[in-house]
Amino acid sequence: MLDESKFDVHLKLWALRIPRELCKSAIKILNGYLIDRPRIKPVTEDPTCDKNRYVILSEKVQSTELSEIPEMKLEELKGLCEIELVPYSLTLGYSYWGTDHVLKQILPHGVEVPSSFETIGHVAHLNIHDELLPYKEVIAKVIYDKNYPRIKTVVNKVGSITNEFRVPKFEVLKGENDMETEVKQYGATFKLDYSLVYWNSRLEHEHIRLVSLFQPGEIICDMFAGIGPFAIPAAQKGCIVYANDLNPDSVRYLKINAEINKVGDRVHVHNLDARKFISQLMTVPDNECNSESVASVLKACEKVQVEEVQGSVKTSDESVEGSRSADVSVAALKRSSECCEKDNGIADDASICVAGKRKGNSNKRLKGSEISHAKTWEHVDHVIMNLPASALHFLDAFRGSIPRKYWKGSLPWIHCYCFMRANENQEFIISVAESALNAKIQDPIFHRVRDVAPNKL
Ligand SMILES: C[S@@+](CC[C@H](N)C(=O)[O-])C[C@H]1O[C@@H](n2cnc3c(N)ncnc32)[C@H](O)[C@@H]1O
Repeated sequence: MLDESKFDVHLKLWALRIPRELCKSAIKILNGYLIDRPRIKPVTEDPTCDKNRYVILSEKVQSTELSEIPEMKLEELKGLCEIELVPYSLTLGYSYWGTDHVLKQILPHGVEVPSSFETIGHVAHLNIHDELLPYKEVIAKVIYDKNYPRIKTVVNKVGSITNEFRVPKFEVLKGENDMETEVKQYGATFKLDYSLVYWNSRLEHEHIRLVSLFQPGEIICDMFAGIGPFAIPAAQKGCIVYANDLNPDSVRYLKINAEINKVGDRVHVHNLDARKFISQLMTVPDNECNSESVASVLKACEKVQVEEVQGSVKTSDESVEGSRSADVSVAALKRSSECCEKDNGIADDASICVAGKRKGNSNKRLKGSEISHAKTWEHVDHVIMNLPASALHFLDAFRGSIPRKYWKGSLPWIHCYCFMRANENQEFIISVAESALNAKIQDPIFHRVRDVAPNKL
């Protein structure tokens, strides 16, 4: 239990009783000698008469002669009205003090006060260090009291993240046991249940940065989309987005968020393992294959299905929506591609390449508002892979996946997030990526996102 009265500080002050209409002038004269505390106004009601106000003097004014105030100011004040001094007591209680002040008094001397926290809608997320765990309830109460109603739930992360959905375990320390909330980022609204899905508010800048590289009408493929912080703004920009996540709860919120943000027609949601997702998007649908009479094309399709998909193409679920439907309406216009133009078949492992610096992109794309589906086996502009712990290894999803016979334009940019430890360098990262791809990466570009730990980027 927190004894709130322990934080009371009683101040014995002096105030001047001043006619209401003269208060402004009096304050000007007494500038520098008035109470100066955050959130405390120097003018207050006179409890005995509503024609007057109390002008509260600073704590440094202690004598009844007001000798701390320069003579000149007192003379000026006397010219304004009669000086009438009254004792004034002020109690600064628990509700007055800020989180830092209160916690410093409760916690052992010298420990770092956990007064800052991550905010996810109405949820405050704390990471309380081991030595402060005995104080976790009282810390949560203070944070709750000081931030209510903006904060309605205070949670602490328990243990480290081990599950593949990257969702931490939380204990609710104070407030409602309800972690479904709403977050706004760059004009988009995201609904999510913080206990069920991945969310990191600190990635906002990176989400904006990446989406700023996309052009309206481009085809974006988000392999680890979460609840849509890349997918939704990309669609808002006019891109056609294929967004996938393995976590069914993320997918549920992704769909809700696409609707809330009015881009439901441009975000095609999938709930698959990321490798299957890529293989589905790259698989040429039967009706496309049949329209070609050349036997080699049929052979090529078979090869994709057998070698790359290993049965997943036949899985019928929501994920096929759009990407392989018969009414696909728009194909990307043909662009030059060093890798694809040489060969008419399916890219093999050794010859696949990842787009590095894009060399000219002069093709005109249709505006996003005009289209909502794309033939992803013919063209994708950008792939996003934000699963830093293992995205590099997931690059093997691209081995031999591009159907060269059908592909139009340059290969996709793959934006692959990863961690880099102090003993690693960019060459090492590239070597891991290249061995997953079994291919050379041309002109890779590195972008540093943030430090996640002292020795880890
Ligand atoms: C680090 S989060 C990124 C989410 C989102 N892109 C963002 O920036 O907030 C990684 C996401 O990958 C999903 N995930 C993990 N393994 C996966 C897999 N094998 N296939 C597809 N999604 C996976 C998780 O459920 C999680 O939502």
